[in-house]
Amino acid sequence: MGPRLRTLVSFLRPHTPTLVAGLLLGLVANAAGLATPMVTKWVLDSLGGSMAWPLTALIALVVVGAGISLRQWILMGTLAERVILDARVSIIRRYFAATVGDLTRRPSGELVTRATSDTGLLREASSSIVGIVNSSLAMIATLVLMGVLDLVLLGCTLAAVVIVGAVMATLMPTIAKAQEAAQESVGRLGGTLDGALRAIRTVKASRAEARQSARIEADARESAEASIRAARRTAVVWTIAWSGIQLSVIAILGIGAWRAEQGLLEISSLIAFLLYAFQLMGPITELTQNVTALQAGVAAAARIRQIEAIEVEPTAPPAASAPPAVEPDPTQPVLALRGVTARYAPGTEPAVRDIDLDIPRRGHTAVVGPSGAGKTTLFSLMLRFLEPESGELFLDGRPYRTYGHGEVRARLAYVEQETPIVPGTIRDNLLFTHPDATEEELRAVLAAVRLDGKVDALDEGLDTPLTSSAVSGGERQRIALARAILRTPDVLLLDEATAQVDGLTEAALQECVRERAAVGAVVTIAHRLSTVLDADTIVVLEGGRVRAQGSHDELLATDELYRRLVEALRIATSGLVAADA
Ligand SMILES: Nc1ncnc2c1ncn2[C@@H]1O[C@H](COP(=O)(O)OP(=O)(O)OP(=O)(O)O)[C@@H](O)[C@H]1O
Repeated sequence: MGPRLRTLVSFLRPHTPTLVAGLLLGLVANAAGLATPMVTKWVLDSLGGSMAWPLTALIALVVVGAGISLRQWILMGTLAERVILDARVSIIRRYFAATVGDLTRRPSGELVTRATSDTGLLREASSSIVGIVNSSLAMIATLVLMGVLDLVLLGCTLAAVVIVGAVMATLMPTIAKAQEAAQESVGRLGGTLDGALRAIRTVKASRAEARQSARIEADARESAEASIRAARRTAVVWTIAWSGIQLSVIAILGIGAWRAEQGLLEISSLIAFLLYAFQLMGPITELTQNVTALQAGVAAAARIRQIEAIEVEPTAPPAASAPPAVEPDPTQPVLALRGVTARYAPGTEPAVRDIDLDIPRRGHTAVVGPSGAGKTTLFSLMLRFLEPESGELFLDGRPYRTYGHGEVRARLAYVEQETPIVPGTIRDNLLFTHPDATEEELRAVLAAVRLDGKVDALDEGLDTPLTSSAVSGGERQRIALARAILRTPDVLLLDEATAQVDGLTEAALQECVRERAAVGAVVTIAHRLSTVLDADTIVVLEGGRVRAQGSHDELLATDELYRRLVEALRIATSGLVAADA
């Protein structure tokens, strides 16, 4: 068994009992079908005598056969949906268990296609193995019974079967390849379309609608071309199969009639033989369909399994190494980095090098530095989106590695620069980190970010549905901040938006940060002069290293890069003031 087929089988293995039941029911249904021509011959041979028994047997066969087929059909249909469900659930879980780095490396649209469209291809494939076994056995049994009736006529039939088989064996793999290519194009289409729709404003502002559309249409066209290739070849296979069998039926009729005339064959046997010849179409059709479905399913299963190569975060901390919980020393920094070096991929330059940094339990630490200095990387390390290559991070003096990822994150709150709105209402967004927060807590944080008046003015209040386009950039930042400060985190990590914000938002953010810094730790990636001026300590990063650290006045006096960064912020701020005036 090839490794790709083994992959498909691995999806089916948990359903072995159902597969076996389906196989057995299929065999019984086939046996009923196979017996029908023989019983028909019995009816014909009884002409002139009592036909009650043979006719009863014939009707019973049809009814029982139909009942069993129905049961098998439902069983296999249910199995297919369960296989798809299992695959989807495993993909969805894998996505959310994955490391941020490995997940964000892949286009999200393509990841979505894996869960939606590729899994759908398992539908027919899941019952195809049963179908192939059933139809092969039915075909062999039909041929054997034909042989029992007349060997010469069997010869004609076999010749037709061999020709049909040869055509199928040649064309089937090319059909599978074309289907696989079609599915891959759909995956690419998903990836590009998703990216383009996210950037729709830039697309339109760049007047790139036609170019983007053409690029994505190319994937759609490629998929269509591959599918058409598959459809054409499938049509050829079917036509040859049908014509082959029909021609052989005509040959059987001619040769059979001649043999009957010679007295070498009974008329009733000829009729039974012809019935088998027509019936042979059933297993051949089934075999063709199932082989095609199996090929599509094998390719889809392989693509789905690629998802399992996505690296997942460990779910539990190494229990043995976790020291017992002790009250943290209030004089000790809440977070500390010691000699931390990290890179995004082996062989690339480290994004941060040899970082030593303490984040005190209270107060505001601002991180500044030119673009690419490693500010975001520093946050990724603190949030454990990225693991250090050397050096270590400490939380309450205990190494990060002795905590679970969830344990570390439970102590931190994070406001992304792009402050995403999750699907749902304002309430859903506020409750996202702490689903059990009370109405009072929600009102308190809304007041803290000065959104209470705005929410009160809405007809549906907190239950107003939010789409990312219905909220302004400033409001979005305030919602994200409200979400982050809902349950007083030990450390608030705030990646300030680079875009200038309105005065109200700026004042609300600043006041919140001040209040938080009085009781806990706040670390900001500062993009505003007011934030830097407000900070207790400022860390200047350059080229992945801590270049300087101190208060605003100290750094102004000692660090040239800091002076230049502050000057740039001052110009940006005065630009805003001028624009406001
Ligand atoms: N996902 C990633 N994969 C590979 N390299 C990355 C990734 N993210 C950042 N880098 C690299 O790591 C270095 C530090 O980047 P980082 O994003 O931390 O800088 P930054 O100071 O936050 O910059 P900015 O102010 O522009 O956001 C840069 O050289 C960057 O190219």
